[in-house]
Amino acid sequence: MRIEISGLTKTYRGGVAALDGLDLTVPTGMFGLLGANGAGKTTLMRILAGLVRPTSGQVTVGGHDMSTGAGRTAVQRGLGYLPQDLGVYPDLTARQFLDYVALLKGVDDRMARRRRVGELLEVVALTGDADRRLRGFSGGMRQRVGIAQALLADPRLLIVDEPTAGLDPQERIRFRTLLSQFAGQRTVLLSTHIVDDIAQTCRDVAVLARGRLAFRGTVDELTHRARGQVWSIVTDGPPPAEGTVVSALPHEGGTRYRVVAPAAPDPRARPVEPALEDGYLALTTR
Ligand SMILES: Nc1ncnc2c1ncn2[C@@H]1O[C@H](COP(=O)(O)OP(=O)(O)OP(=O)(O)O)[C@@H](O)[C@H]1O
Repeated sequence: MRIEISGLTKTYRGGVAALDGLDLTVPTGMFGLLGANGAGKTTLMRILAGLVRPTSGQVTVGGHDMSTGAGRTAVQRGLGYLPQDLGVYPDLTARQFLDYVALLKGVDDRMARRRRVGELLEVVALTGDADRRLRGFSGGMRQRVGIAQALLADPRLLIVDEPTAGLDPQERIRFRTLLSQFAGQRTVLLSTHIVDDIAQTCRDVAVLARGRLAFRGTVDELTHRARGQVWSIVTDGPPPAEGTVVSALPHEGGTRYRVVAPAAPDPRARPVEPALEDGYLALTTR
């Protein structure tokens, strides 16, 4: 399901321009969305989900025009959305919660609901915990319930907003693998601050900055933005004054700094191969 966005602007009451003339095309498959706090990612996702109306500009999702009621309804029928702050009912079990969401989504037939909920619990590996109350679930288990509710209607477009924040490494890997497996011929729009989640799952990525498109291309192309700009320096003195320090590891004789800077920040600096995070920093901290 292809998404076409042109000249998209959203100005909130009070004058904040969350999106400012955004042009972007999102193809089928996994697509990563990066950007600093306040860059406009959540606003974009809420517009695509039909929850927020733009101030101006055009959006079509799978050929449906989001400015019309009929278009929004058609998109919402094939949409799964996992927002940043999905509220769950702590006194319900996972199975009861999913059954309730399925009912809200119009799955009236009780047997059909039971079957679908059972399948989804299996997909997110929660069958063994299905009849426990959600209040006792870990953050990762809750996120898996969240993805299960987003997948209920077998969506052609899945929008997930910062899904892995607060998850332990194993849960994070399990979660992002689940998204990749699901993607196939569908579109999965993944917004996150965890650059590695995008490096591990997406071919295509966009970076938003102050409501505009700062980058659109492949993960490799964004990584290459930092080519010749990533340096390693071992020193027992302070970190280099120039550039952005990406990491500081204890090392024999001092600390090993990894720095993104347009030129060698120190005569002892050695160039190293960039990673996606370096490319993102090179792009956004110019
Ligand atoms: N309902 C609202 N009313 C007024 N301003 C808003 C509203 N929602 C968002 N904003 C503002 O719009 C801008 C973009 O916010 P948005 O939540 O879309 O960014 P984001 O990239 O998702 O940020 P984060 O990474 O922190 O979630 C911010 O300046 C934010 O304060």
